[in-house]
Amino acid sequence: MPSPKARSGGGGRSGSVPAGGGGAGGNGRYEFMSLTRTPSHLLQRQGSDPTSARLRASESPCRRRGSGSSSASTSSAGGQPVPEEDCMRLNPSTLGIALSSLLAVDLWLSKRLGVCACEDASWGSVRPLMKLVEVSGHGIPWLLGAAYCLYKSDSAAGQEVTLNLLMALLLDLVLVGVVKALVRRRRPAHNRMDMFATFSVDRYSFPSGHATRAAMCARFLLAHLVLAAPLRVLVLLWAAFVGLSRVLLGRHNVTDVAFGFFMGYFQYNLVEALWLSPVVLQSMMGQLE
Ligand SMILES: CC(C)=CCC/C(C)=C/CC/C(C)=C/COP(=O)(O)O
Repeated sequence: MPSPKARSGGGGRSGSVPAGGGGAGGNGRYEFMSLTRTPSHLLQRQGSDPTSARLRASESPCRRRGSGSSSASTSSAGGQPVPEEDCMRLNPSTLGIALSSLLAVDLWLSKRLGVCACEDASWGSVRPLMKLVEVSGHGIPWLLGAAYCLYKSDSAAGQEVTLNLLMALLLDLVLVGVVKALVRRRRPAHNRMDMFATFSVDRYSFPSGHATRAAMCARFLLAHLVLAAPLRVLVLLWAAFVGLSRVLLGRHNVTDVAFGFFMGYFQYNLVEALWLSPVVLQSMMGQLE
């Protein structure tokens, strides 16, 4: 195949890449071809005039990539086969616009709701109360509380539940840490980083660890404690309030907390699946003695 470069007497270089597998042309030089435009000599070989060929070259990637595919089952207007699986794909720009819009609304709403982000903010006077709610959902009081209950528990059932709660809390810390390290979303700009006892990943905000813990622990308590109806409602209100306080304090965006609740809810399913039975616990105790 004659090189366009050779025919045009060695034209421009911009936007060109080596033609894959083409190797050297007849004159021993390598061919270069744009990834985004089909060279005119190739279009002419397809039996079209340059104008209609340019139009075909500017068709959607879905249509262009259909040519020559053995799995094609649909035909485009130009008679070229189109792979069906390509045409099922969502337009990435539509998804991108939807995500950017969601994030813009999230940032705007979170900033509006961050009314306790500092003492000078519009609800700054209730910041100490919100920080108390923050402590109630922190990992340390929960871990210490579960360990104390395990130590004090004198029934096998009590030990089983408290030990599994301890495992659940540790699992939550690990999973949240992994997601935070992967996503690396910065905390809102209006947040004051004055939380106590944090890990290095806690400089990231997605998902809210308080929200995952609140959702998971609420499900845990409702499933394993015999509570009167008002107390059950109180547990749910506490979990909701822990999540809300994260946004009011300016610690998180709304989506961090929403995803945190979602993740915590399903973390409990994982805890149930990994539940340590009395038999396992007895063998663990036996090994400790
Ligand atoms: C024994 C042990 C590993 C204790 C670690 C407890 C600890 C430092 C938990 C971190 C809790 C925390 C500050 C999470 C951040 O929550 P966000 O809601 O701000 O994501």
